[in-house]
Amino acid sequence: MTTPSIVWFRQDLRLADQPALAAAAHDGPVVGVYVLDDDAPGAWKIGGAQRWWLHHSLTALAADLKKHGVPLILRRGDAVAEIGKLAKEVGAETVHAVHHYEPWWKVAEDALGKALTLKLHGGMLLDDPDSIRTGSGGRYRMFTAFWKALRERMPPPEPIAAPRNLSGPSGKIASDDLADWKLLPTTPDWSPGFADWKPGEAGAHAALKAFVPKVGAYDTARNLPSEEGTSRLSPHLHHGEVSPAAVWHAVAKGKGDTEPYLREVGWRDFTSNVIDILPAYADANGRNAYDAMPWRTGKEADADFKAWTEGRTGYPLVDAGMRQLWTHGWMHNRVRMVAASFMIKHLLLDWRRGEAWYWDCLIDADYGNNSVNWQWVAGTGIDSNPFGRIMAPLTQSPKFDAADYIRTWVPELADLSDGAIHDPEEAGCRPADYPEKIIGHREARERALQAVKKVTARDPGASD
Ligand SMILES: Cc1cc2nc3c(=O)[nH]c(=O)nc-3n(C[C@H](O)[C@H](O)[C@H](O)COP(=O)(O)OP(=O)(O)OC[C@H]3O[C@@H](n4cnc5c(N)ncnc54)[C@H](O)[C@@H]3O)c2cc1C
Repeated sequence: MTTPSIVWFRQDLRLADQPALAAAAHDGPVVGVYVLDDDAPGAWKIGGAQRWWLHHSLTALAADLKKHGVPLILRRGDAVAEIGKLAKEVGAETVHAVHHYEPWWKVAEDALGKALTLKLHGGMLLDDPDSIRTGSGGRYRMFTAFWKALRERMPPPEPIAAPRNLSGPSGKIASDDLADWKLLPTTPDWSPGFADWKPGEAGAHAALKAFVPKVGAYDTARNLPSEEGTSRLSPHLHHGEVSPAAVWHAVAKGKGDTEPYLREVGWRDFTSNVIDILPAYADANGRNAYDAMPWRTGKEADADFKAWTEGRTGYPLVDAGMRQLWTHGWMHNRVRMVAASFMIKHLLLDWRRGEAWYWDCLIDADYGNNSVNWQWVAGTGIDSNPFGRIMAPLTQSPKFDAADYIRTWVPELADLSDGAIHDPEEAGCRPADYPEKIIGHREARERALQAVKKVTARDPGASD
């Protein structure tokens, strides 16, 4: 009898265009495994909102695999040790997995490859970033040049359908019960606002299908938080419920200019490229000079941070974003930038504090995407927006027509006119239950520009 091979699922929770599953199915019977490893990632273990998503996504994947007689075995602990044990139990010698770029996964892949035959496959990105090289053979550090090189290698291969020849081994294999992992919040249950999301492969394809007719309008609509102009595919892409190649090919068939959207999907590849060359990017400034930045600390700073997390800064667009994040597990990209910039530059708080908060609250929290974008906004990154360019939330709000967005997420302001809602304090109609501005814009801007002088004293170009 053919021995089974193991498919190690991580952020690739799908059947279609899943090269590891396809290769294993070709070899014979398949055992799927997901290991919840909360130690290896250290501070970057899966956050609260994402645990909710993971519960539902694993439920969907297990049901889909079961239709083909393939079990999804759940284990908790050190991934390498658990997969080693499972291989012994089922007599498997080969493990198939999609290659991932998070530093803890690269360590685990190396260790597993020494213990068993580990066959790594692509499928998480459009292309392997290690193969995208500059003329002199180095790795790209700037998005624009990286994208140009990646774009020339596109389109990616056509996505492959779910394998038809899937089968599982006979006999029962021990597995944890998903409910015992307690991934869903109970006391309190803060997830009712997540009800619109449909985790799982079917949900991912439904979201993709709904977005394709809108892709031609994406370039303008993506900046308007009051509209549903973006694809909302980020949690599906992060969990690998749809492959980026499948997204590419579906979207490329849309009407109008599809390029701005494809370019955004290319950002995922770039952020994996960055964490591949700088694995500590979520914790360490991309520009060392920022180690000298005098971020605020202490009681007042902590109180300001808390007000920011709760959406009580007195800046309506920032508050709307932070409340959307808490309630819905997701925030519009334009508002993610404004809210992050506000925390870093207006409140002068270390970008890593905000990064950790987003990590816990986002259903799409992603090591590469989160760290690269936080460092981009902070100006501390290898490719980033200069620190001195300070976003003005009170200007961004009317510019991107955010009135209805604010009405949705900050009900205290729902009755204000379009003219007043972006800055009720200035318009003289701030409701009593809505906070005063935590700091004035000019004062905050001055403070931030003074603070960065400590950095530019060390490295004059650090804020350019
Ligand atoms: C401070 C900050 C933190 C962020 N943290 C995350 C995160 O943890 N996880 C995450 O997936 N995205 C993150 N983003 C990027 C971006 O905000 C989201 O990917 C996007 O809002 C998701 O919505 P969407 O699927 O509708 O995007 P769309 O506009 O429809 O874009 C399509 C896809 O392209 C990718 N993408 C788009 N913009 C970016 C970008 N700037 N960087 C990387 N990939 C991008 C995403 O996979 C997205 O699903 C962050 C942005 C900022 C400014």
